[in-house]
Amino acid sequence: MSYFPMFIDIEGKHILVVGAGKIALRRVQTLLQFRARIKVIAKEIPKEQKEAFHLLVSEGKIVLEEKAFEESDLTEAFFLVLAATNVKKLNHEICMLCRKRKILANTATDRTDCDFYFPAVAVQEELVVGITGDGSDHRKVAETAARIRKVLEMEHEEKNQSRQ
Ligand SMILES: C[C@@]1(CC(=O)O)C2=NC(=C\c3[nH]c(c(CCC(=O)O)c3CC(=O)O)Cc3[nH]c(c(CC(=O)O)c3CCC(=O)O)/C=C3\N/C(=C\2)[C@@H](CCC(=O)O)[C@]3(C)CC(=O)O)/[C@H]1CCC(=O)O
Ligand SMILES: NC(=O)c1ccc[n+]([C@@H]2O[C@H](COP(=O)([O-])OP(=O)(O)OC[C@H]3O[C@@H](n4cnc5c(N)ncnc54)[C@H](O)[C@@H]3O)[C@@H](O)[C@H]2O)c1
Repeated sequence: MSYFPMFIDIEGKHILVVGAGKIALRRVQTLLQFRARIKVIAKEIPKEQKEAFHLLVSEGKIVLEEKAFEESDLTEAFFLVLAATNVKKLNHEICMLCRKRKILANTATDRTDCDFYFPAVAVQEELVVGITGDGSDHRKVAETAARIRKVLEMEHEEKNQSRQ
């Protein structure tokens, strides 16, 4: 079943991301383009993502707490929560806790637990494209997004060249 694509204002809104691996980093980088206020809580930062996360902290773009997630981390302040740990059961529990608090939640490990899907995003000037499928073929979504980014990039370059 496909979900309705809702384009929503997250500027200045507090978003919690639990986990600091490859998936969390990809999502933080996407969300920052839309000026959200992001807190990341992770037991540890995998070495591949350390430099990128530390740079975001030093630039003041995110707040990072290196610790295991606890229920008390979920305050009313959060508009959205993304559970992106590699522990499916924990991600599920986070989604359940959010539901009790009426906070919209997403998990990277079980589509049936998500209140919303995280889309593949392409941004070019005033255009924003968000893509999801029905959850059954993530690779197809990633490949389609890559093609759309190429088209937008080509059109952007053509426009720049015709101006010169
Ligand atoms: C669009 C994108 C956004 C992003 O992540 O930024 C995204 N997945 C992407 C890629 C991708 N995901 C996976 C692979 C590995 C190959 C494969 O398994 O096929 C690849 C390929 C890759 O990484 O190239 C594995 C995977 N994904 C989910 C599960 C759990 C499950 O299905 O239950 C598992 C199994 C995990 C496991 O095995 O443990 C679940 C979800 N992934 C979603 C989004 C949501 C709706 C997706 C839809 O509409 O289909 C949804 C439902 C929930 C959510 O996470 O929001 C991003 C492309 C970004 C881009 O290219 O810009
Ligand atoms: N939805 C998607 O697009 C997609 C794509 C590929 C994989 N996945 C799934 O997403 C999961 C995460 O992938 P990854 O590559 O980012 O994983 P990863 O192993 O690189 O990172 C996992 C992170 O979770 C943190 N974590 C673990 N337990 C924690 C706890 N108790 N409290 C706080 N943080 C905790 C770890 O410290 C680490 O920072 C994978 O298990 C995989 O199944 C999803």
